[in-house]
Amino acid sequence: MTDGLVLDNVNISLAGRSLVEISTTIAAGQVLTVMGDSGSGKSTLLEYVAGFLSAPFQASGKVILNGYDVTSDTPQVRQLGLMFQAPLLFPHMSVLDNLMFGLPAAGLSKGCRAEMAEAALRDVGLEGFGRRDPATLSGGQQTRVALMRLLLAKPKALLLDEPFSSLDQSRRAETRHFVFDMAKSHKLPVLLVSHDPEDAKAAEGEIFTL
Ligand SMILES: Nc1ncnc2c1ncn2[C@@H]1O[C@H](COP(=O)(O)OP(=O)(O)OP(=O)(O)O)[C@@H](O)[C@H]1O
Repeated sequence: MTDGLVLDNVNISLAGRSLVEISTTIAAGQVLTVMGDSGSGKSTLLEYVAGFLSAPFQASGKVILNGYDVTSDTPQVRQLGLMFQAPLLFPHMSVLDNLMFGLPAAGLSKGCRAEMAEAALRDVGLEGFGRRDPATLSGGQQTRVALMRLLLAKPKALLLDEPFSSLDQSRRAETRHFVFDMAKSHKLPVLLVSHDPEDAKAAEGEIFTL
């Protein structure tokens, strides 16, 4: 069984016109950066991989995750971690409650979930921020919490759609390294959509241009 995310002959079309054609393998801990003009189909590709692409798009090709063909599986079964542009966190919940939301409810007491969320906050360098309203965190801090919430849910791969676009240049560099390091240490394949060549460079992986 091969770890990683394989897109096997994925072909997505719109109104009879081919929009996306891709065959690739993203190994565990590696990042594939998908670039391309506005409207070229980057987000559409992520939706297909996540399992919720619907009409008017037509799609064929397989999505294989850690050796299993998940093409016919629902998004819930695929267990992928999705992160989109800001806002990333639920605004009506504290930072800690946002993190606890990522943890499975079954088999874990509330106290245990709170402890795990506190530990996760320490891991992202935000100890003591648990009671804060997410809006009081900087963009980079919000991204770190959002990533940690994804990781607590134990995803099998990460699908990131312009996750750094709301950050200024200095925060962006630091946050992208944080995200890529986390993906590596959790051995997760990452499909990253970005307009920024610096993101692709920092990802140190392959680039696919639509
Ligand atoms: N529900 C829909 N019905 C019809 N066309 C759609 C629909 N959603 C998206 N499209 C079209 O599909 C194409 C691909 O859109 P997509 O959002 O994947 O592009 P993108 O590369 O992510 O663009 P951007 O960089 O601007 O976010 C675009 O031409 C868009 O107008």
